[in-house]
Amino acid sequence: MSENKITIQNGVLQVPNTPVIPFIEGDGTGADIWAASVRVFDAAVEKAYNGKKKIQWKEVLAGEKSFNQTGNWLPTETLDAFREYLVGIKGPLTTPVGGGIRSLNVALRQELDLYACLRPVRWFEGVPSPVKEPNLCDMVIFRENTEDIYAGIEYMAGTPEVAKLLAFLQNEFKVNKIRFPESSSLGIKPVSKEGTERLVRSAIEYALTHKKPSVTIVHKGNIMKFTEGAFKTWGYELAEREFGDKVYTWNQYDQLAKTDKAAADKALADATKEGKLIVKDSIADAFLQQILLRPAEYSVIATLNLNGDYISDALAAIVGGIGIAPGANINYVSGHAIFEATHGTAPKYAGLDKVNPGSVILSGAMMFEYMGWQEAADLIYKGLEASIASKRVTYDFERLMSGATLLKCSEFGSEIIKNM
Ligand SMILES: NC(=O)C1=CN([C@@H]2O[C@H](COP(=O)(O)OP(=O)(O)OC[C@H]3O[C@@H](n4cnc5c(N)ncnc54)[C@H](OP(=O)(O)O)[C@@H]3O)[C@@H](O)[C@H]2O)C=CC1
Ligand SMILES: O=C(O)CCC(=O)C(=O)O
Ligand SMILES: [Mg+2]
Repeated sequence: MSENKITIQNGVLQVPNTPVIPFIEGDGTGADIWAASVRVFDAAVEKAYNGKKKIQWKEVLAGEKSFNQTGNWLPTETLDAFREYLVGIKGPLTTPVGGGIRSLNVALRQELDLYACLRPVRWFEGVPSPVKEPNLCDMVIFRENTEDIYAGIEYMAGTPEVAKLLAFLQNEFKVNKIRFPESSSLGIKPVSKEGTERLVRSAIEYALTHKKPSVTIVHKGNIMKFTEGAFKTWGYELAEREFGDKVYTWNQYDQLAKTDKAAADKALADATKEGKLIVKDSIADAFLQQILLRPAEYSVIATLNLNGDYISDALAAIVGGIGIAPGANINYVSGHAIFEATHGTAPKYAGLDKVNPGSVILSGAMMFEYMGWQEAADLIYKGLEASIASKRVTYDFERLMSGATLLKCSEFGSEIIKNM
Protein backbone atom coordinates (compact mmCIF):
# COMPACT_ATOMS: atom_id res chain seq x y z
CA MET A 1 0.00 0.00 0.00
CA SER A 2 1.42 3.37 -1.04
CA GLU A 3 2.07 5.86 1.74
CA ASN A 4 0.34 8.48 -0.39
CA LYS A 5 -3.09 6.89 -0.30
CA ILE A 6 -5.90 8.00 1.97
CA THR A 7 -7.26 4.90 3.70
CA ILE A 8 -9.87 4.13 6.33
CA GLN A 9 -9.23 2.10 9.48
CA ASN A 10 -11.96 1.28 11.98
CA GLY A 11 -14.08 3.99 10.47
CA VAL A 12 -11.38 6.66 10.77
CA LEU A 13 -9.77 8.26 7.73
CA GLN A 14 -5.96 7.95 7.61
CA VAL A 15 -4.58 10.86 5.63
CA PRO A 16 -0.89 11.04 4.68
CA ASN A 17 0.83 14.42 4.31
CA THR A 18 1.08 14.14 0.55
CA PRO A 19 -2.09 12.30 -0.49
CA VAL A 20 -2.89 11.51 -4.11
CA ILE A 21 -6.28 12.99 -4.91
CA PRO A 22 -7.96 12.16 -8.20
CA PHE A 23 -9.88 14.94 -9.91
CA ILE A 24 -12.13 15.31 -12.94
CA GLU A 25 -11.83 18.71 -14.57
CA GLY A 26 -15.42 18.70 -15.87
CA ASP A 27 -17.24 19.77 -19.04
CA GLY A 28 -18.33 23.26 -20.10
CA THR A 29 -17.13 25.79 -17.56
CA GLY A 30 -15.35 22.97 -15.69
CA ALA A 31 -11.91 23.77 -17.12
CA ASP A 32 -12.09 27.46 -16.12
CA ILE A 33 -13.38 26.63 -12.67
CA TRP A 34 -10.84 23.88 -12.02
CA ALA A 35 -7.91 26.09 -13.06
CA ALA A 36 -8.99 28.74 -10.54
CA SER A 37 -9.88 26.25 -7.80
CA VAL A 38 -6.73 24.16 -7.82
CA ARG A 39 -4.60 27.27 -7.27
CA VAL A 40 -6.74 28.14 -4.25
CA PHE A 41 -6.45 24.59 -2.85
CA ASP A 42 -2.68 24.49 -3.22
CA ALA A 43 -2.26 27.97 -1.74
CA ALA A 44 -4.46 27.13 1.26
CA VAL A 45 -2.55 23.93 2.01
CA GLU A 46 0.82 25.62 1.55
CA LYS A 47 -0.13 28.50 3.84
CA ALA A 48 -1.75 26.28 6.47
CA TYR A 49 1.09 23.76 6.72
CA ASN A 50 4.21 25.59 5.47
CA GLY A 51 5.00 22.93 2.91
CA LYS A 52 4.62 19.99 5.35
CA LYS A 53 1.48 18.89 3.52
CA LYS A 54 0.82 18.96 -0.20
CA ILE A 55 -1.74 17.34 -2.47
CA GLN A 56 -0.58 15.25 -5.40
CA TRP A 57 -3.32 15.89 -7.93
CA LYS A 58 -4.07 13.01 -10.28
CA GLU A 59 -6.25 13.89 -13.26
CA VAL A 60 -8.76 11.21 -14.22
CA LEU A 61 -10.99 11.42 -17.25
CA ALA A 62 -14.75 11.56 -17.59
CA GLY A 63 -17.22 13.31 -19.85
CA GLU A 64 -16.42 15.10 -23.09
CA LYS A 65 -12.65 15.33 -22.54
CA SER A 66 -12.59 11.61 -21.87
CA PHE A 67 -14.76 10.76 -24.86
CA ASN A 68 -12.60 12.85 -27.17
CA GLN A 69 -9.38 11.26 -25.89
CA THR A 70 -10.45 7.65 -25.30
CA GLY A 71 -13.85 7.10 -26.93
CA ASN A 72 -15.19 6.28 -23.47
CA TRP A 73 -17.34 8.63 -21.37
CA LEU A 74 -16.40 7.10 -18.03
CA PRO A 75 -13.33 4.86 -18.26
CA THR A 76 -12.86 2.01 -15.78
CA GLU A 77 -9.52 3.61 -14.78
CA THR A 78 -11.44 6.62 -13.46
CA LEU A 79 -13.72 4.52 -11.29
CA ASP A 80 -10.73 2.47 -10.14
CA ALA A 81 -8.85 5.62 -9.13
CA PHE A 82 -11.74 6.92 -7.01
CA ARG A 83 -12.04 3.47 -5.44
CA GLU A 84 -8.31 3.24 -4.75
CA TYR A 85 -7.63 6.75 -3.44
CA LEU A 86 -10.89 7.02 -1.48
CA VAL A 87 -11.32 10.80 -1.70
CA GLY A 88 -11.69 12.78 -4.92
CA ILE A 89 -13.17 15.92 -6.41
CA LYS A 90 -14.85 16.67 -9.71
CA GLY A 91 -16.17 19.44 -11.92
CA PRO A 92 -19.60 19.25 -13.54
CA LEU A 93 -20.35 16.81 -16.35
CA THR A 94 -22.91 17.29 -19.11
CA THR A 95 -25.98 15.06 -19.36
CA PRO A 96 -27.97 15.31 -22.59
CA VAL A 97 -31.75 15.73 -22.24
CA GLY A 98 -34.21 13.21 -23.64
CA GLY A 99 -31.68 10.71 -25.00
CA GLY A 100 -27.98 9.94 -25.29
CA ILE A 101 -25.84 8.83 -22.38
CA ARG A 102 -27.24 8.64 -18.88
CA SER A 103 -25.76 10.94 -16.27
CA LEU A 104 -22.09 10.29 -15.54
CA ASN A 105 -22.51 12.18 -12.28
CA VAL A 106 -25.22 9.77 -11.19
CA ALA A 107 -23.17 6.82 -12.48
CA LEU A 108 -20.20 7.81 -10.30
CA ARG A 109 -22.46 8.03 -7.23
CA GLN A 110 -24.04 4.67 -7.97
CA GLU A 111 -20.83 2.84 -8.91
CA LEU A 112 -19.08 3.96 -5.71
CA ASP A 113 -22.29 3.68 -3.68
CA LEU A 114 -21.92 7.27 -2.45
CA TYR A 115 -25.31 7.20 -0.82
CA ALA A 116 -25.34 10.58 0.91
CA CYS A 117 -25.27 13.77 -1.12
CA LEU A 118 -24.37 16.36 1.47
CA ARG A 119 -25.06 19.97 0.49
CA PRO A 120 -24.62 22.65 3.16
CA VAL A 121 -26.48 25.89 2.52
CA ARG A 122 -25.39 28.96 4.39
CA TRP A 123 -25.21 32.65 3.71
CA PHE A 124 -21.91 34.50 3.57
CA GLU A 125 -22.04 38.09 4.82
CA GLY A 126 -22.50 40.49 1.91
CA VAL A 127 -23.67 37.98 -0.70
CA PRO A 128 -26.62 39.42 -2.68
CA SER A 129 -29.85 37.50 -2.10
CA PRO A 130 -33.44 37.71 -3.34
CA VAL A 131 -34.78 37.40 0.22
CA LYS A 132 -34.72 39.95 3.05
CA GLU A 133 -33.00 37.80 5.67
CA PRO A 134 -30.78 35.24 3.95
CA ASN A 135 -28.87 34.81 7.22
CA LEU A 136 -31.86 32.83 8.52
CA CYS A 137 -31.21 30.16 5.93
CA ASP A 138 -28.71 27.77 7.48
CA MET A 139 -29.46 24.23 6.35
CA VAL A 140 -27.65 21.05 5.45
CA ILE A 141 -29.25 18.81 2.87
CA PHE A 142 -28.80 15.04 3.04
CA ARG A 143 -30.07 13.82 -0.30
CA GLU A 144 -30.36 10.08 -0.94
CA ASN A 145 -27.99 9.57 -3.83
CA THR A 146 -28.38 6.05 -5.22
CA GLU A 147 -32.11 5.31 -5.62
CA ASP A 148 -35.39 6.91 -6.64
CA ILE A 149 -36.08 7.67 -10.27
CA TYR A 150 -32.34 8.37 -10.69
CA ALA A 151 -31.92 4.59 -10.93
CA GLY A 152 -32.71 5.18 -14.60
CA ILE A 153 -35.32 2.42 -14.98
CA GLU A 154 -37.52 3.95 -17.64
CA TYR A 155 -38.86 2.91 -21.01
CA MET A 156 -39.69 5.08 -23.98
CA ALA A 157 -43.22 5.25 -25.38
CA GLY A 158 -43.72 3.08 -28.42
CA THR A 159 -40.90 0.62 -27.67
CA PRO A 160 -41.41 -3.14 -27.23
CA GLU A 161 -40.11 -2.76 -23.65
CA VAL A 162 -42.82 -0.31 -22.65
CA ALA A 163 -45.45 -2.50 -24.33
CA LYS A 164 -44.27 -5.47 -22.29
CA LEU A 165 -44.28 -3.52 -19.02
CA LEU A 166 -47.72 -2.07 -19.78
CA ALA A 167 -49.14 -5.49 -20.56
CA PHE A 168 -47.69 -6.82 -17.31
CA LEU A 169 -49.22 -4.00 -15.28
CA GLN A 170 -52.59 -4.31 -17.00
CA ASN A 171 -52.77 -8.12 -16.94
CA GLU A 172 -51.15 -8.93 -13.60
CA PHE A 173 -52.12 -5.89 -11.53
CA LYS A 174 -55.28 -4.80 -13.39
CA VAL A 175 -53.84 -1.31 -13.71
CA ASN A 176 -56.36 0.83 -15.60
CA LYS A 177 -55.35 4.33 -14.57
CA ILE A 178 -52.72 5.08 -17.18
CA ARG A 179 -54.51 7.83 -19.06
CA PHE A 180 -52.96 7.33 -22.51
CA PRO A 181 -51.41 3.86 -22.45
CA GLU A 182 -50.57 3.74 -26.16
CA SER A 183 -48.35 6.83 -25.96
CA SER A 184 -47.01 6.58 -22.41
CA SER A 185 -43.39 6.26 -21.39
CA LEU A 186 -42.96 4.52 -18.05
CA GLY A 187 -40.46 4.98 -15.24
CA ILE A 188 -39.91 3.03 -12.03
CA LYS A 189 -39.03 4.60 -8.69
CA PRO A 190 -37.19 2.23 -6.34
CA VAL A 191 -36.96 3.35 -2.70
CA SER A 192 -35.67 0.82 -0.20
CA LYS A 193 -35.69 0.52 3.56
CA GLU A 194 -31.89 0.01 3.61
CA GLY A 195 -31.34 3.06 1.41
CA THR A 196 -33.64 5.17 3.55
CA GLU A 197 -32.10 4.02 6.81
CA ARG A 198 -28.48 4.69 5.89
CA LEU A 199 -29.38 8.16 4.61
CA VAL A 200 -31.51 9.14 7.59
CA ARG A 201 -28.91 7.67 9.97
CA SER A 202 -26.22 9.87 8.37
CA ALA A 203 -28.42 12.94 8.69
CA ILE A 204 -29.21 12.29 12.36
CA GLU A 205 -25.59 11.50 13.23
CA TYR A 206 -24.52 14.71 11.51
CA ALA A 207 -27.18 16.72 13.36
CA LEU A 208 -26.18 15.26 16.73
CA THR A 209 -22.45 15.78 16.13
CA HIS A 210 -22.95 19.36 14.99
CA LYS A 211 -25.55 20.12 17.68
CA LYS A 212 -28.27 21.01 15.20
CA PRO A 213 -31.82 21.46 16.53
CA SER A 214 -33.75 19.33 14.04
CA VAL A 215 -33.80 16.91 11.14
CA THR A 216 -36.70 17.31 8.72
CA ILE A 217 -37.67 14.37 6.54
CA VAL A 218 -38.94 15.92 3.31
CA HIS A 219 -41.15 13.69 1.17
CA LYS A 220 -44.19 13.55 -1.08
CA GLY A 221 -45.66 10.65 0.86
CA ASN A 222 -49.26 11.77 0.55
CA ILE A 223 -49.16 10.91 -3.16
CA MET A 224 -46.37 8.28 -3.48
CA LYS A 225 -47.35 6.34 -0.39
CA PHE A 226 -45.09 3.32 -0.66
CA THR A 227 -41.95 5.10 -1.85
CA GLU A 228 -41.91 8.64 -0.43
CA GLY A 229 -44.39 7.76 2.32
CA ALA A 230 -42.37 4.72 3.33
CA PHE A 231 -39.24 6.93 3.37
CA LYS A 232 -40.93 9.00 6.07
CA THR A 233 -42.15 5.98 8.05
CA TRP A 234 -38.82 4.13 7.85
CA GLY A 235 -37.01 7.35 8.75
CA TYR A 236 -39.05 7.86 11.92
CA GLU A 237 -38.74 4.19 12.89
CA LEU A 238 -34.97 4.33 12.47
CA ALA A 239 -34.72 7.54 14.50
CA GLU A 240 -36.69 6.09 17.41
CA ARG A 241 -35.05 2.64 17.29
CA GLU A 242 -31.40 3.67 16.91
CA PHE A 243 -31.25 7.05 18.60
CA GLY A 244 -33.72 6.53 21.45
CA ASP A 245 -33.47 9.25 24.06
CA LYS A 246 -31.33 11.54 21.96
CA VAL A 247 -34.26 12.37 19.67
CA TYR A 248 -37.93 13.21 19.90
CA THR A 249 -39.99 12.64 16.77
CA TRP A 250 -43.20 14.13 15.48
CA ASN A 251 -44.33 10.54 15.10
CA GLN A 252 -44.03 10.12 18.86
CA TYR A 253 -45.89 13.39 19.28
CA ASP A 254 -48.69 12.25 16.97
CA GLN A 255 -49.08 8.90 18.75
CA LEU A 256 -49.40 10.58 22.14
CA ALA A 257 -51.61 13.40 20.85
CA LYS A 258 -54.21 10.87 19.71
CA THR A 259 -55.12 10.29 23.35
CA ASP A 260 -53.64 13.29 25.16
CA LYS A 261 -52.86 16.42 23.16
CA ALA A 262 -51.72 18.42 26.20
CA ALA A 263 -49.26 15.67 27.19
CA ALA A 264 -47.93 15.55 23.64
CA ASP A 265 -47.43 19.32 23.58
CA LYS A 266 -45.59 19.11 26.89
CA ALA A 267 -43.41 16.21 25.73
CA LEU A 268 -42.39 18.14 22.62
CA ALA A 269 -41.70 21.32 24.60
CA ASP A 270 -39.67 19.36 27.19
CA ALA A 271 -37.67 17.57 24.49
CA THR A 272 -36.85 20.90 22.85
CA LYS A 273 -35.88 22.44 26.20
CA GLU A 274 -33.65 19.45 27.01
CA GLY A 275 -31.84 19.96 23.71
CA LYS A 276 -33.04 16.71 22.15
CA LEU A 277 -32.86 16.52 18.41
CA ILE A 278 -36.36 17.00 16.99
CA VAL A 279 -37.04 14.72 14.03
CA LYS A 280 -39.96 16.05 12.01
CA ASP A 281 -41.28 15.86 8.47
CA SER A 282 -42.67 18.09 5.77
CA ILE A 283 -44.42 17.41 2.49
CA ALA A 284 -42.13 18.58 -0.29
CA ASP A 285 -44.34 21.22 -1.92
CA ALA A 286 -45.17 22.86 1.40
CA PHE A 287 -41.51 22.66 2.34
CA LEU A 288 -40.49 24.63 -0.74
CA GLN A 289 -42.65 27.58 0.33
CA GLN A 290 -41.68 27.25 4.00
CA ILE A 291 -37.97 27.61 3.20
CA LEU A 292 -38.76 31.04 1.77
CA LEU A 293 -41.17 32.13 4.49
CA ARG A 294 -39.83 30.42 7.64
CA PRO A 295 -36.28 29.22 6.91
CA ALA A 296 -35.20 29.48 10.56
CA GLU A 297 -37.43 26.49 11.38
CA TYR A 298 -35.33 24.11 9.29
CA SER A 299 -31.83 22.83 9.87
CA VAL A 300 -30.80 19.38 8.62
CA ILE A 301 -32.90 18.02 5.76
CA ALA A 302 -33.17 14.31 4.88
CA THR A 303 -34.79 13.68 1.54
CA LEU A 304 -34.96 11.48 -1.53
CA ASN A 305 -32.95 11.95 -4.70
CA LEU A 306 -35.29 14.05 -6.87
CA ASN A 307 -36.58 16.22 -4.02
CA GLY A 308 -32.98 16.79 -2.96
CA ASP A 309 -32.01 17.90 -6.44
CA TYR A 310 -34.78 20.53 -6.56
CA ILE A 311 -34.28 21.63 -2.96
CA SER A 312 -30.52 22.06 -3.50
CA ASP A 313 -30.88 24.66 -6.24
CA ALA A 314 -33.83 26.39 -4.51
CA LEU A 315 -31.93 26.79 -1.24
CA ALA A 316 -28.77 27.82 -3.07
CA ALA A 317 -30.72 30.64 -4.73
CA ILE A 318 -31.82 31.96 -1.33
CA VAL A 319 -28.25 32.38 -0.15
CA GLY A 320 -26.89 33.88 -3.35
CA GLY A 321 -27.15 31.34 -6.15
CA ILE A 322 -25.41 28.21 -7.28
CA GLY A 323 -22.12 30.05 -7.76
CA ILE A 324 -21.32 29.26 -4.12
CA ALA A 325 -23.19 25.99 -3.53
CA PRO A 326 -20.79 23.18 -2.60
CA GLY A 327 -21.45 19.50 -2.09
CA ALA A 328 -20.11 16.07 -1.33
CA ASN A 329 -21.12 12.56 -2.27
CA ILE A 330 -20.18 10.28 0.60
CA ASN A 331 -20.34 6.67 1.69
CA TYR A 332 -19.84 7.00 5.45
CA VAL A 333 -19.09 3.29 5.82
CA SER A 334 -16.45 2.75 3.14
CA GLY A 335 -15.13 6.32 3.45
CA HIS A 336 -15.37 6.93 -0.29
CA ALA A 337 -16.20 10.51 -1.12
CA ILE A 338 -16.32 12.68 -4.24
CA PHE A 339 -16.74 16.39 -3.73
CA GLU A 340 -18.54 18.49 -6.36
CA ALA A 341 -20.52 21.66 -6.87
CA THR A 342 -24.31 21.72 -6.91
CA HIS A 343 -24.36 23.50 -10.25
CA GLY A 344 -23.85 22.06 -13.73
CA THR A 345 -21.64 22.88 -16.68
CA ALA A 346 -23.28 26.28 -17.45
CA PRO A 347 -22.36 25.70 -21.13
CA LYS A 348 -23.12 29.20 -22.40
CA TYR A 349 -20.20 30.50 -20.32
CA ALA A 350 -17.70 27.75 -21.26
CA GLY A 351 -14.20 29.04 -21.95
CA LEU A 352 -15.07 32.66 -21.06
CA ASP A 353 -13.20 32.65 -17.71
CA LYS A 354 -16.37 34.19 -16.30
CA VAL A 355 -18.32 32.02 -13.86
CA ASN A 356 -17.99 31.85 -10.12
CA PRO A 357 -15.55 29.12 -9.05
CA GLY A 358 -16.89 29.43 -5.49
CA SER A 359 -18.92 26.20 -5.50
CA VAL A 360 -15.97 24.00 -6.42
CA ILE A 361 -13.67 25.97 -4.12
CA LEU A 362 -16.08 25.48 -1.21
CA SER A 363 -16.45 21.80 -2.19
CA GLY A 364 -12.67 21.62 -1.80
CA ALA A 365 -12.97 23.22 1.65
CA MET A 366 -15.50 20.51 2.53
CA MET A 367 -13.01 17.94 1.27
CA PHE A 368 -10.28 19.36 3.50
CA GLU A 369 -12.65 19.22 6.48
CA TYR A 370 -13.47 15.61 5.63
CA MET A 371 -9.71 14.86 5.56
CA GLY A 372 -9.19 16.63 8.88
CA TRP A 373 -7.30 19.51 7.24
CA GLN A 374 -9.45 22.13 8.97
CA GLU A 375 -6.74 24.82 8.83
CA ALA A 376 -6.71 24.72 5.02
CA ALA A 377 -10.52 24.81 4.92
CA ASP A 378 -10.60 27.79 7.28
CA LEU A 379 -8.19 29.74 5.08
CA ILE A 380 -10.51 29.18 2.13
CA TYR A 381 -13.51 30.44 4.11
CA LYS A 382 -11.49 33.45 5.25
CA GLY A 383 -10.32 34.24 1.71
CA LEU A 384 -13.81 33.90 0.25
CA GLU A 385 -15.47 35.99 2.96
CA ALA A 386 -12.93 38.80 2.58
CA SER A 387 -13.27 38.79 -1.21
CA ILE A 388 -17.04 39.13 -0.96
CA ALA A 389 -16.74 41.81 1.72
CA SER A 390 -14.48 43.88 -0.57
CA LYS A 391 -17.08 43.45 -3.36
CA ARG A 392 -14.50 42.09 -5.79
CA VAL A 393 -16.59 39.30 -7.28
CA THR A 394 -17.64 37.37 -10.39
CA TYR A 395 -20.54 38.40 -12.66
CA ASP A 396 -23.25 36.56 -10.72
CA PHE A 397 -22.68 38.63 -7.59
CA GLU A 398 -21.52 41.78 -9.35
CA ARG A 399 -24.81 42.15 -11.25
CA LEU A 400 -26.72 42.16 -7.95
CA MET A 401 -24.36 44.29 -5.84
CA SER A 402 -24.00 48.03 -6.04
CA GLY A 403 -20.46 49.37 -6.27
CA ALA A 404 -18.90 45.97 -6.93
CA THR A 405 -15.85 45.28 -9.11
CA LEU A 406 -16.33 42.60 -11.76
CA LEU A 407 -13.68 39.87 -11.67
CA LYS A 408 -13.07 36.96 -13.99
CA CYS A 409 -13.23 33.42 -12.69
CA SER A 410 -9.42 33.22 -12.51
CA GLU A 411 -9.18 36.67 -10.88
CA PHE A 412 -11.67 35.68 -8.20
CA GLY A 413 -9.48 32.67 -7.41
CA SER A 414 -6.47 34.99 -7.08
CA GLU A 415 -8.52 37.35 -4.90
CA ILE A 416 -9.35 34.52 -2.50
CA ILE A 417 -5.67 33.56 -2.30
CA LYS A 418 -4.71 37.18 -1.64
CA ASN A 419 -7.25 37.37 1.20
CA MET A 420 -6.33 34.10 2.94
N1 LIG B 1 -23.18 17.46 -10.79
C1 LIG B 1 -23.12 17.82 -12.06
O1 LIG B 1 -22.13 17.60 -12.73
C2 LIG B 1 -24.28 18.52 -12.64
C3 LIG B 1 -24.40 18.55 -14.00
N2 LIG B 1 -25.44 19.22 -14.59
C4 LIG B 1 -25.48 19.24 -16.04
O2 LIG B 1 -25.02 20.53 -16.49
C5 LIG B 1 -25.62 20.85 -17.74
C6 LIG B 1 -26.19 22.26 -17.72
O3 LIG B 1 -27.28 22.29 -16.80
P1 LIG B 1 -28.16 23.56 -16.49
O4 LIG B 1 -29.52 23.09 -16.22
O5 LIG B 1 -27.93 24.61 -17.51
O6 LIG B 1 -27.64 24.08 -15.06
P2 LIG B 1 -26.29 24.81 -14.64
O7 LIG B 1 -26.22 24.68 -13.18
O8 LIG B 1 -25.15 24.35 -15.42
O9 LIG B 1 -26.55 26.34 -15.04
C7 LIG B 1 -27.75 27.03 -14.83
C8 LIG B 1 -27.48 28.49 -14.51
O10 LIG B 1 -26.93 28.59 -13.20
C9 LIG B 1 -25.99 29.62 -13.13
N3 LIG B 1 -24.67 29.04 -12.84
C10 LIG B 1 -24.26 27.76 -12.99
N4 LIG B 1 -23.00 27.62 -12.60
C11 LIG B 1 -22.59 28.82 -12.17
C12 LIG B 1 -21.36 29.32 -11.65
N5 LIG B 1 -20.29 28.53 -11.48
N6 LIG B 1 -21.29 30.63 -11.33
C13 LIG B 1 -22.35 31.43 -11.47
N7 LIG B 1 -23.54 31.03 -11.97
C14 LIG B 1 -23.64 29.73 -12.31
C15 LIG B 1 -26.02 30.32 -14.47
O11 LIG B 1 -27.05 31.30 -14.34
P3 LIG B 1 -27.22 32.63 -15.21
O12 LIG B 1 -27.69 32.18 -16.56
O13 LIG B 1 -28.27 33.38 -14.44
O14 LIG B 1 -25.92 33.35 -15.27
C16 LIG B 1 -26.44 29.18 -15.38
O15 LIG B 1 -26.99 29.61 -16.60
C17 LIG B 1 -26.67 19.76 -17.99
O16 LIG B 1 -26.11 18.85 -18.91
C18 LIG B 1 -26.87 19.11 -16.64
O17 LIG B 1 -27.28 17.79 -16.76
C19 LIG B 1 -26.35 19.91 -13.85
C20 LIG B 1 -26.26 19.92 -12.49
C21 LIG B 1 -25.25 19.18 -11.77
O1 LIG C 1 -26.21 14.56 -13.51
C1 LIG C 1 -26.67 15.59 -13.95
O2 LIG C 1 -26.49 15.96 -15.11
C2 LIG C 1 -27.49 16.48 -13.06
C3 LIG C 1 -27.27 16.21 -11.61
C4 LIG C 1 -27.81 17.25 -10.74
O3 LIG C 1 -28.52 18.14 -11.12
C5 LIG C 1 -27.42 17.23 -9.32
O4 LIG C 1 -26.86 16.27 -8.85
O5 LIG C 1 -27.73 18.22 -8.63
MG1 LIG D 1 -29.11 19.47 -9.56
